[in-house]
Amino acid sequence: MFQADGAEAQAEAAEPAEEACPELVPIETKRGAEEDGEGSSGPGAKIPVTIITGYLGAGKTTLLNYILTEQHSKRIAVILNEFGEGSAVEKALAVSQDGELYEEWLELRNGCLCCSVKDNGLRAIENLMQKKGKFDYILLETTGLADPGAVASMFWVDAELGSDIYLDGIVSVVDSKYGLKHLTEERADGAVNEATRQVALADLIILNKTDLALEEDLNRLRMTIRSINGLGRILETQRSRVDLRAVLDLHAFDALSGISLQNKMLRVATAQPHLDHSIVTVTFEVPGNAQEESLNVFIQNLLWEKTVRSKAGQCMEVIRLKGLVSLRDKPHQVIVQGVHELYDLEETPVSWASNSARTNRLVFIGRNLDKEVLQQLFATTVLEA
Ligand SMILES: Nc1nc2c(ncn2[C@@H]2O[C@H](COP(=O)(O)OP(=O)(O)OP(=O)(O)O)[C@@H](O)[C@H]2O)c(=O)[nH]1
Repeated sequence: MFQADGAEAQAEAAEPAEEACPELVPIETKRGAEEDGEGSSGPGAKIPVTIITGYLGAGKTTLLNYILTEQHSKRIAVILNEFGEGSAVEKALAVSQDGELYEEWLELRNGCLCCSVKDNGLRAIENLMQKKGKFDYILLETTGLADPGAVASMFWVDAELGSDIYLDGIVSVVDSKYGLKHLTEERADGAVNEATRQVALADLIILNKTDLALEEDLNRLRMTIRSINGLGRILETQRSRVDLRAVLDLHAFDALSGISLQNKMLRVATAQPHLDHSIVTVTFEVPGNAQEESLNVFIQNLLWEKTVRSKAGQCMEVIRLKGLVSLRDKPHQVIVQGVHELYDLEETPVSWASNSARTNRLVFIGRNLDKEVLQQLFATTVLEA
């Protein structure tokens, strides 16, 4: 896992010195933990965290309630992050297998996960973890105005540090009636609006309230969502009723997802922006072997230094990055994952069929992305001669 120095310093600064990374023990690699029997089952099993995001009123709570009351074999704990007036608490509900509901209030310093993510987020989860054994899945609902990238980064880093939890996926609920309005709203400061960020980062997009939208509006919304995020799965629902297998256990951030990523990436196309400076998906493929050090520099220039510019001279801004690459000395495909300033390279279980099959396919979701520039830069600076 790689993060910019600044980000690390910021994260450390957010935590009081004596509480830095409480109860977390560094491990060498995730693979090591799996070999130690801390895989998907057993007493040492890590608990998945699914982030549920979506704009105000899209149907997040409806989705949570649906998941909690549906038949499944999981004991799910929920963390709700309320931004409400004077709310300085975070409410955690846990539902046992037989549907019995109990409630616990976790006191947080300011009740807002988004403001001081590092601190409060981990504290809440750690409190929950003391109940380990009582639940085996965590759903975290962000507020409608949250940037899920910040929340996701926190859990992603935490998993790497040997925590008992791992980030499983990001689910974004979109309102079919007002979604297009939310996605196309321009912010006065020129920043990417929250609704778009939530869609850009999602592994699963739930297009909810389809009963309220006209077919032609729905079509435009589908196309806009697809152009923003060409990778995420889109499901259409009413009252957030979805097949739970599509929501839980996505493993979107681990090497296992590399197995399904290849097929998914074949279907991704580079999109035309629906607005100037809007978020789009861009993808390219370049055959050959990549050099690991050069690949790191390429990604860091994009995510950390932000020095890569489009032909029009605009700074490219990447929100999400996924790819499968061929590194010279690695027999298996390597998955590249990036969220904001964090990224990771990890070998998947999938080996290359032959030397001639070795290739690099990358998908970027972000703003001002210029496919030709990215592809050219990759081919000339990352590939071995
Ligand atoms: N007609 C219709 N109403 C829905 C549907 N899904 C949810 N609702 C209603 O829409 C309203 C908002 O749903 P919530 O689940 O509270 O939305 P939310 O995203 O949690 O809202 P915030 O927490 O305020 O951001 C509620 O009154 C729901 O009953 C749907 O598919 N169709």
